[in-house]
Amino acid sequence: MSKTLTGIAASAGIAIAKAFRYEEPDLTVEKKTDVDVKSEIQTFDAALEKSRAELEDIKTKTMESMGEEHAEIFSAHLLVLRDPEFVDAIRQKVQDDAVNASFALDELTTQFVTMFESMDNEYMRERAADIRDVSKRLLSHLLGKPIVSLAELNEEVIIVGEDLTPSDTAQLNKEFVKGFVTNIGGRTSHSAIMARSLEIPAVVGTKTVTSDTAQHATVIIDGISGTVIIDPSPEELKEYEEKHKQYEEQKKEWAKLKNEPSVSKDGTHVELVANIGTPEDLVGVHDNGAEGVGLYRTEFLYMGRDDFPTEEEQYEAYKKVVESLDGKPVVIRTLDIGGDKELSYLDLPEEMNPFLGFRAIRLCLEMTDMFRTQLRALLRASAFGNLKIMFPMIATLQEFREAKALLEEEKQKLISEGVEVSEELEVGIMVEIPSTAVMAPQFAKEVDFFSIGTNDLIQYTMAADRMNERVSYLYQPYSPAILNLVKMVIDASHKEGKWTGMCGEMAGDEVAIPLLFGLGLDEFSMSATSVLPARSQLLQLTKEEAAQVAEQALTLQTAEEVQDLVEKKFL
Ligand SMILES: C=C(OP(=O)(O)O)C(=O)O
Ligand SMILES: [Mg+2]
Repeated sequence: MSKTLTGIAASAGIAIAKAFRYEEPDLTVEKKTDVDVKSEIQTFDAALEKSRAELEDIKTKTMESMGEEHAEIFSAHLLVLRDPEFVDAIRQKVQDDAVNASFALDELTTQFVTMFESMDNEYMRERAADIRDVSKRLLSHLLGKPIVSLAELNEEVIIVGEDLTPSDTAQLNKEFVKGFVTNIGGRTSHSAIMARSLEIPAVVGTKTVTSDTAQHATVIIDGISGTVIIDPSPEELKEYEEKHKQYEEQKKEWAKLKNEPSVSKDGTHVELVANIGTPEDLVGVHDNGAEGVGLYRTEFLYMGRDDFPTEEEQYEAYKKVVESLDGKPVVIRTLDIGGDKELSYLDLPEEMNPFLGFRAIRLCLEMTDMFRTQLRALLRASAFGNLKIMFPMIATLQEFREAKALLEEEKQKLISEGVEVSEELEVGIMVEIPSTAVMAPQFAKEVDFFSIGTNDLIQYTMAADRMNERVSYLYQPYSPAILNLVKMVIDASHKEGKWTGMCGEMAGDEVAIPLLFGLGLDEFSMSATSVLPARSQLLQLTKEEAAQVAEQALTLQTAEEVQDLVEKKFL
């Protein structure tokens, strides 16, 4: 019998494949004494060799599918495996205490990790994370419970897991991973956002998919409606194969608009641009005919590695993106780490409320060396095209002024060093904290542009964690509360002759688009795959009608009423 689950539609498309259950095996170790020392050491050496071969293979595959940047972490892991201080110490312990290799490994891992973590040396502290990872791999071989890395998958699957972290998602090879489905998460959790940039269907927040799905069971995921079917009947299979075909047809229709302008029926132009996480996403930007990049989330440049990227590495990445867009606008956001985005090498104390904590601009204004490095890289890259800089999570004018002052300082330094910097560099902010939306008239006098980050603006306005599927009913982009905040920001910017964009997921939502168009939003930045459907939708709208509906929506009482209104009028 088939089983149907409903989750949150996170990335559009239909996928049908075998389930691959992604879970960490139980690697609990038991102590054994009086073992045959020679055979334990042989077992250990075999595990070393297997781990080495495995890591070499993962590294090569990651390099091919995701680029050098993502593969670097595996080089660090290979170094640990080759480190005689670590591996000899394990052999020695087996020999001296006549204990099993897995126990010796476990004990020494704890010792090394504790030692490295307590060192007053950043580099050494970072090694602790590598040792932990490598030790897990070795242990998995010693215990005969291999860990499969997502980068190693080599047959078509749908990943079924509790959750995927952004760095898990960064390893996905879309040749084999046809989609994923998870127990937790929301439409704006970063794994969902990455699924959209990879263009693989995904459903998140199903609560129970891991317990409902056997390894290798056939699974259908419908990333348009959020439906998941496990062990489908032949009829269901047929139905979804048909839906898959229809979706592919629809995509072909949209593709015809790739080189068309983004205009409404009555000729009003808006900018339809894309959100990206890495320079690799540029392919999607061009394939989907985006008119620029409205949000480059630079934090992904800092992930999946074991140290901060250098100024030169960042400069190369930013320059590549700016040049590739060939004069079209590229809004690059400074580091927005924190919340669900962590850096293994940035050891920050645990917080009760990470989304309300020490993150993004707050962290950058304290760790100014790191921030200045990024600003310099951005300023240097600005000479190569139409780059705009955007600060995330701005809550007060003071923060904006401080960040802007640091930028100015670095700019003057570069100029005095004879380095070219764009004369027309615009500097704007994300509006994702309610206080900033309310203060938009004051901000508008000082910033060059706003970009509304509704993923966070909604979570902070409704006090509902964007990652938590139990409160996902409060993630209400169509709520009149949100629409009124959006209107305040747009009006404030226009009054000062500035522009407003939106880079939260709401900008690509078919119910929201007519409302935002009606409210006068200038730039819509979305997953690249949403650009063509949005362009097609815009062609059906007139400015006057959209403005009337938006005006009415602002006065309604609930998000449902707003949705009904838009659906009746436009969908
Ligand atoms: C675009 C946004 O930023 P992020 O999703 O990276 O937090 C947002 O908050 O809407
Ligand atoms: Mg945000």
